[in-house]
Amino acid sequence: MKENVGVRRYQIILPTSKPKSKKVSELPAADMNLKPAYLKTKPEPLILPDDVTNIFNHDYLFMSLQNEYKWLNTESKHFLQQIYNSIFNSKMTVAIVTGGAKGLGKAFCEALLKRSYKVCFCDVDTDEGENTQKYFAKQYGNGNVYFQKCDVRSENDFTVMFNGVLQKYSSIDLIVNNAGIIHETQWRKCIDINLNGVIQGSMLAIDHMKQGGGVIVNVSSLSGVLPTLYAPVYSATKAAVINFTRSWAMNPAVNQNSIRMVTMCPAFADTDIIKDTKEEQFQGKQFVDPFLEKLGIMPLERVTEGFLKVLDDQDNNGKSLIVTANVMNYVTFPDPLKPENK
Ligand SMILES: NC(=O)c1ccc[n+]([C@@H]2O[C@H](COP(=O)([O-])OP(=O)(O)OC[C@H]3O[C@@H](n4cnc5c(N)ncnc54)[C@H](O)[C@@H]3O)[C@@H](O)[C@H]2O)c1
Ligand SMILES: CCCCC/C=C\C=C\[C@H](O)C/C=C\C/C=C\CCCC(=O)O
Repeated sequence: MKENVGVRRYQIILPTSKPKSKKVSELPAADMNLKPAYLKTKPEPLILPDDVTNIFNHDYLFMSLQNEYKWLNTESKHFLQQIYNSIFNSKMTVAIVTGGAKGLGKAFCEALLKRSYKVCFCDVDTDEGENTQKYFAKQYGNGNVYFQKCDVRSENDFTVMFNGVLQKYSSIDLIVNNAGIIHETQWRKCIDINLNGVIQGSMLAIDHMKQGGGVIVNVSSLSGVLPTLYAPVYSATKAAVINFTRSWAMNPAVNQNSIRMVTMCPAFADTDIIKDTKEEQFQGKQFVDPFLEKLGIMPLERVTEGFLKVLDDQDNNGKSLIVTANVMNYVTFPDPLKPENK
């Protein structure tokens, strides 16, 4: 999004006192339930930043707006948000995506850039990272995105990256812990990247977000929910990511500080992990094929759809979103200690 050249936002004068209002109770009751026929989505609560709410701090106007807003579809809400951002240029939204040079990470970066986020993406693969940076810079502007070499196994790399982002963009509002591999023979490496990398990224993010909130998206897999006979270690790392996320989500450091932590659990998606994974990296090709056949291979757009859902749903702290070609739902885990589950 273009800078508001010539507009000095601190000069915008907002109303300080509430205008004389018409009482809401004077509205005809039927008006309050009007549903414009052209809008089809389910109502969602109106969540606008405080300063927007203050601008519309006139009962009648606010209630009418609220009534209309809840029927807007997601894209219209984003559009409204973008208009708001461009007028008030209030605060840039800053994201880190790990393993963003290609595959799902790259698709997530692109979705964020389309929503005017500032994005830092990291990877161990510098060639791929630099190529992707060139593409992003051309499409979305050099100042809006940069590549940082970072191996998610390295605490030092991670810290350097966080400090760099804070120096450049002043905040971190979202981290997508996406980097991952499948490797059943080099299984320590698999655990180190898929689990320790997610833990490292999440904990640095929580520490930073405690001051102002934020969102942490941890990329697990359907393999984290279902046993996966051809990849027990991979499956274990992905299951661990789910419970790591669920556990932190219950902690007041997260849920009382406006932080949301969510896991994504996609089935097979069309990336190099499917194309390049060699047979020695998993336990038996004959076991993979039936699952590939059963689930198919999703286009990246389907997983991006899930990613945007995770960002937009406000009440998903601790939840895990399953994404397959046919299913896009949060999974619920039964509590075995509840009498009805015994
Ligand atoms: N594609 C699928 O079928 C699928 C399904 C479910 C979950 N996932 C998960 O999605 C995530 C992304 O996978 P993908 O399919 O895009 O794979 P991919 O191989 O296309 O991309 C993974 C990226 O992570 C980077 N990476 C690997 N090790 C790293 C490290 N130590 N530090 C930083 N970056 C590193 C790679 O260089 C690569 O750019 C993974 O966590 C994967 O387990 C993938
Ligand atoms: C051709 C080789 C591919 C090897 C697989 C590589 C990576 C896959 C990563 C995904 O995270 C796996 C995603 C989904 C599979 C999940 C569960 C399988 C069990 C499904 C079932 O029981 O129905």
